[in-house]
Amino acid sequence: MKYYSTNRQVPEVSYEEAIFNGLPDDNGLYMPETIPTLPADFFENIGDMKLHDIAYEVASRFIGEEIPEKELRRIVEETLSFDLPIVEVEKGIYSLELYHGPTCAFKDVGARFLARCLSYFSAKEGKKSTILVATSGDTGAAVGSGFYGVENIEVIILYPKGKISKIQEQQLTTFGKNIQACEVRGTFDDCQKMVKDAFLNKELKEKYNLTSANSINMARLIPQSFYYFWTYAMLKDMGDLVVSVPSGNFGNLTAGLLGQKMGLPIKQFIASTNVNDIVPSYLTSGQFEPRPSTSTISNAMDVGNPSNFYRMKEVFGSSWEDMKEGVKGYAYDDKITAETVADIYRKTDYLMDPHGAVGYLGLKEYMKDHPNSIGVFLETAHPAKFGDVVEPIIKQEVEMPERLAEFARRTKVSTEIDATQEELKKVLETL
Ligand SMILES: N[C@@H](CCOP(=O)(O)O)C(=O)O
Repeated sequence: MKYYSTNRQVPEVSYEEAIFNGLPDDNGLYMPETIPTLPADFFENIGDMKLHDIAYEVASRFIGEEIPEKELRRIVEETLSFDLPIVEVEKGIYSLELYHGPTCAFKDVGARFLARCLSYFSAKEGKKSTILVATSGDTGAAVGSGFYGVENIEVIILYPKGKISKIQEQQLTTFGKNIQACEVRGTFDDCQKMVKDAFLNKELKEKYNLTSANSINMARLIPQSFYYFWTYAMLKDMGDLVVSVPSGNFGNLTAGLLGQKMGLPIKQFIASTNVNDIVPSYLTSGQFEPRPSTSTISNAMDVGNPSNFYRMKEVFGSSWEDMKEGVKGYAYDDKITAETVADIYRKTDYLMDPHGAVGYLGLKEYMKDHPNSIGVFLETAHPAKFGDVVEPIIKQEVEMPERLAEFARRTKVSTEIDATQEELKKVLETL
């Protein structure tokens, strides 16, 4: 499989090159030259398959011979070393809980897969790399955890000062060893721009062998499609599936769309956002208008310039009409999000985090006109990651899993910097 840049100004590359480059030199995003399809009998038998076998079949279509079968099976098994439960919240409405990994967010799946693919190639070639990653809350911890102690790899996490939850900050600032955190005076979009600008600076990129662990990296994106196949395997006999994806940088939704292009029978995708509604607005108006992000209680989705929009465009052949058919978009403010967390908890005893609640709202809105569908929303993070927001809403303490509580007991270490390349260079010089 070769990967091309969405800006089409640079040659196609292999999977290995795509994941080490992170971002193509023409500032596009890598996409597979063709989206592979899976045979009909795969979907007929999927209900009897194990999660690891489903994931291997999907991954191998994107990676081909570059990672031998035995190694790729190991990578998939180590990546998915936790459950992905699907819980019925109300009749016909399911929560796909993606927070049972080490850092309690869906990002664990992508970050663990990426870390293992990079280590596989690094070990083979003795390559040293520096990962730059921007986070609005969840990616940072997952990447820190995925790469902690990995030989030949240094990680620098950039996060917006004062704009992530207390426990998220504890997670990503307390790893130590090869993981460094920088608290940026700015927004997530500033952090993301700093990372992208560093990749486009040839001198810096070569000096430090920079790569990315955000969903701009194909190896973050591919594994995020595994759980859509898993959902279909679990619910395929129930009816037409519609899936609502709480969205910020749109990597998760793009991974679902790739799965659908591979043949996965998901009837409808829904992009649910908070007030940072750049993509839902595009779906209504046809105008893509990034703008500075606004802080919300679903902070991991506080993204004003969603990276994966250009991949979504590729999936739909740049047709706005096709994208607005293929993706329905809805946006919600904090008030309705908080009310929904409280309401659903009261009625069903099911506690959603604010991101899951945004996904639930989008799903319910779509299902008003499609009542016979089977609805799934992604629960992207454990509610305890947002205890400071959720506890006042439900007027109750949220039980914290021990793996989160452990982070809370550690001492924060971070370097505060301005949102400039100069400041980032100074941090790189300390490596
Ligand atoms: N929501 C993210 C923002 C970065 O998104 P990514 O999927 O591109 O890594 C976060 O929690 O950091």
